[in-house]
Amino acid sequence: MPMLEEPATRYKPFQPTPFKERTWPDKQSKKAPIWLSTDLRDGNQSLANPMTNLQKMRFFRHLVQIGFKEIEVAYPAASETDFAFVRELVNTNEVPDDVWIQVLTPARADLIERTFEAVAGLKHVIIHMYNATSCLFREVVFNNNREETIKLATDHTALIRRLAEKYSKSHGTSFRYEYSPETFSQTETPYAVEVCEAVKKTWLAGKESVWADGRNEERIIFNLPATVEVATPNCFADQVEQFINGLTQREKCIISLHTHNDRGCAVAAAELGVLAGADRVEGTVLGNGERTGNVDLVTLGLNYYSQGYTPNLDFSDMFAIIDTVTECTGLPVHPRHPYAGDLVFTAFSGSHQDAIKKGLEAQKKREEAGDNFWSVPYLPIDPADVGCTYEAVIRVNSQSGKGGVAYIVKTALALDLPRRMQVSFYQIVQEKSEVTGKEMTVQDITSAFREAYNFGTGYNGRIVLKSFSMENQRASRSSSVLGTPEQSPARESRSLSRMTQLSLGEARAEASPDRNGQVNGNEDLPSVPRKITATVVVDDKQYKISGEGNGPLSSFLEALHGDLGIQLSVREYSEHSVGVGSDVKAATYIEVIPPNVDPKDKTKGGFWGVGVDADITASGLKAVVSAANRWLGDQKLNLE
Ligand SMILES: CC(=O)SCCNC(=O)CCNC(=O)[C@H](O)C(C)(C)COP(=O)(O)OP(=O)(O)OC[C@H]1O[C@@H](n2cnc3c(N)ncnc32)[C@H](O)[C@@H]1OP(=O)(O)O
Ligand SMILES: CC(C)C(=O)C(=O)O
Ligand SMILES: [Mg+2]
Repeated sequence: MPMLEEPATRYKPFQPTPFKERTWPDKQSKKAPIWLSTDLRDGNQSLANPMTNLQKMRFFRHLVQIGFKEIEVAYPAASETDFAFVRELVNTNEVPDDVWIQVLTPARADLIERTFEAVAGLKHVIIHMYNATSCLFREVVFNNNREETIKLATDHTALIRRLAEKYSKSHGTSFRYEYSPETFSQTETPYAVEVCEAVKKTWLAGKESVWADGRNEERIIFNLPATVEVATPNCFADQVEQFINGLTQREKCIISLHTHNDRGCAVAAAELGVLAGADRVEGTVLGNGERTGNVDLVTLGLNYYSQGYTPNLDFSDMFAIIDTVTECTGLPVHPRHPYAGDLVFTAFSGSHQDAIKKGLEAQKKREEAGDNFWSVPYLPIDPADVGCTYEAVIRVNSQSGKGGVAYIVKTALALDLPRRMQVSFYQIVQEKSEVTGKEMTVQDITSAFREAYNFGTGYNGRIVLKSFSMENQRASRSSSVLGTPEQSPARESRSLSRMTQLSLGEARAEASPDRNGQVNGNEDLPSVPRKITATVVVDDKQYKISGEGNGPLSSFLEALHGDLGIQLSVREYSEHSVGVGSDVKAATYIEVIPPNVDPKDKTKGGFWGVGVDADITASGLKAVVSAANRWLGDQKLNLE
């Protein structure tokens, strides 16, 4: 059947009860509510294949590990399996002393009795009874009027009270009682109050303590379910506040919420319901449950966390939680699931990536200065807090930008590319990703980088630098940066396989800092005249070349020009250190231009290269070779 042109002929809008006294919109929730996990009951009853008791036990242990202190474990009267699971908890002593086991029963005497048999011997038990109270259920399901519905609830509450008194004496169990006016959000609120008042009166009229230690702890839990979510969350919050206002002896009641997600608003309804005065929330880990699910306690809990309030639940190992949930329920977790999905901390789009990259760098600096507050664009919490690495934060496809690509190069290769080189490499990545139309993995990007810049073992270009030696041309003179007297004529000979660390001053003699604190080339600075002699291989043939200049780079460029006819000059230079201590290396980035290119118009004609070496001179020369190879491409060289 197609969708109706006039849905009003089939569906009636929800009619909220007028409630002007509401105060919840002005409130803030600064403390997490009491949590109850109903994964093993409401979650389980909605599965095509309910969990085995082995799976239930695994899930139970994980719930305890996460920190739940109240866990609804079964509907014991439903089946032998459910009954046996509760008995297993008793017999194996699985339940920590501070955890309350909750079990659900309908308002039926035989099933209530069976429920008590199941929990006999546990230390702390919440008996949870429900009966639906809405007009639709009264008329269609139970054929009960209002009074009969109240009587159904109170008669069975009285039975539960009697059995609780009996079992607390005989088995040393402490009991609490939870009553759910099922379909609360579809029930006339004043009538829901009337039912609960009657239930409370019955429960509190009990003769003896239902606590094993004889304590007079009689707080009753009223659990208000949006059994089916039928209205906007503000309507639910109104109902909760109206219910609480109508209730007497508030101090003897715990108000609990149990929202379902039919309209996709279970989290919002629970949050607003807590603002409206509720103390407790029932739900499931990652939201499994009837139809569209119960409220997701991971989302709710981490919503508190992201505001700086402890959820009293530990979600730090989200991967383990996902494993338990998926393996026990057989249901997948959506990749966009808040806080838990595979993609929720991932940015593919360029502007998001750019902001995240800048944000993470700024965050690191703030943290180094002692400010730990998290403030990174697009990331509401630190992914590391829920056990995620930063690897998945930025992933690259055709929607991505230079910032994202540069982030991956930085995290995977420890290379912090200068801005204009980022733009240049981004074009290479963009072309590749448009050809495939698919995501570029970290491996794809690092391979593209290595190929483009002949970076790393096995990625040689047509020109390869084998070894070099430097010779100073003038008598003793101080290095302009370090101020160390140099011996003259000094000759250092280095093979590229094992180089000693040289002073930064050698390369910086040709360089000055740019606005990013990196060091840029400046051939005009006073420096020591140098002569370089280098062995290079070009197209598999070896050449010995030499040249003179103000420093190693200019000498080498001169040698390339004079001996090989490769005429290039440096337009931009920068460097940074990689690693720390004795493992520190220098990474050098150089942009070269051929003579026909305007050095001032930086939008055109440059070729970037990169070099990394423990020796800063060698890293600079490698960067020149890398850039020269990019310039060379597959042009023909006239060398005899
Ligand atoms: C919203 C919720 O999640 S409520 C919890 C729902 N969970 C479950 O139902 C899971 C476990 N349930 C079961 O295994 C079975 O339904 C049982 C064992 C409880 C009962 O099974 P059956 O006796 O075969 O009854 P059936 O499943 O058909 O239940 C419907 C009957 O229970 C009645 N009923 C429904 N809810 C309640 C209740 N809360 N209290 C008392 N009676 C109830 C219905 O009116 C109907 O009565 P009728 O047979 O006189 O018309
Ligand atoms: C038993 C009740 C609390 C329930 O699960 C619901 O109404 O959704
Ligand atoms: Mg439910």
